[in-house]
Amino acid sequence: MTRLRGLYAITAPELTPGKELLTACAQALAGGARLLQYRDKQASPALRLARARQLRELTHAHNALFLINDDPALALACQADGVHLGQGDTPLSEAREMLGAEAIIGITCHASLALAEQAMAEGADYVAFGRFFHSYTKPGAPAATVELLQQARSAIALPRVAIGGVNADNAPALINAGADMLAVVHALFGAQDIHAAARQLAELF
Ligand SMILES: Cc1ncc(COP(=O)(O)OP(=O)(O)O)c(N)n1
Ligand SMILES: Cc1ncsc1CCOP(=O)(O)O
Ligand SMILES: [Mg+2]
Repeated sequence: MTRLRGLYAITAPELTPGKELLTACAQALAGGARLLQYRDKQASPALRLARARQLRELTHAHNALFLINDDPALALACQADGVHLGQGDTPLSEAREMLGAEAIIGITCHASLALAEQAMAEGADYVAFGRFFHSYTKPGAPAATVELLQQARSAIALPRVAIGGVNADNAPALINAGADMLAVVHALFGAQDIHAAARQLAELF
């Protein structure tokens, strides 16, 4: 079974305040998330390192992949499996040099096949398109269409992530259009029952 497939949970510490972050992530992983990304735009560097180390242990216990958003140095420090980079983040080549050939590096491509082709040529391990729907987490992210995902299926020979407003109702259309992973924040960590929400999304794969 390929490693880069399934539910990709992305943290939102503001939705799970204080020490509940670890519990919330444990519920998402127990519900079937195969990848977890630590995304935290607010905590101090020291708190981010402490949280990343805890989440690293937790993902090991669930045999899930662990990626860090934005920050290859933090990924290195906590021995994450990789990093997710946006177009304005550290260049892929620099992150690859820091983390090595085995690291998983994912790249945001918004709604652009050209960006995905570039990421592929530069050695990315997956590409991410979106946002596909209204996103509570990042409402201003550039919009992508399901048709783009269908085009990417034949044009981009890398695992493809769909992100942005993904929930259990709209997820099947994204999987049918060629999404290998569904990256979810609000429909997961904003749910009353995180475990049930994760299971519902994970069972679609
Ligand atoms: C899986 C995945 N896809 C896209 C993003 C967005 O990354 P980026 O464009 O760098 O935006 P921020 O997340 O940093 O606000 C992501 N984090 N993960
Ligand atoms: C980080 C990011 N990039 C594009 S949309 C998005 C947020 C996804 O969160 P949600 O699942 O709550 O829409
Ligand atoms: Mg980023």
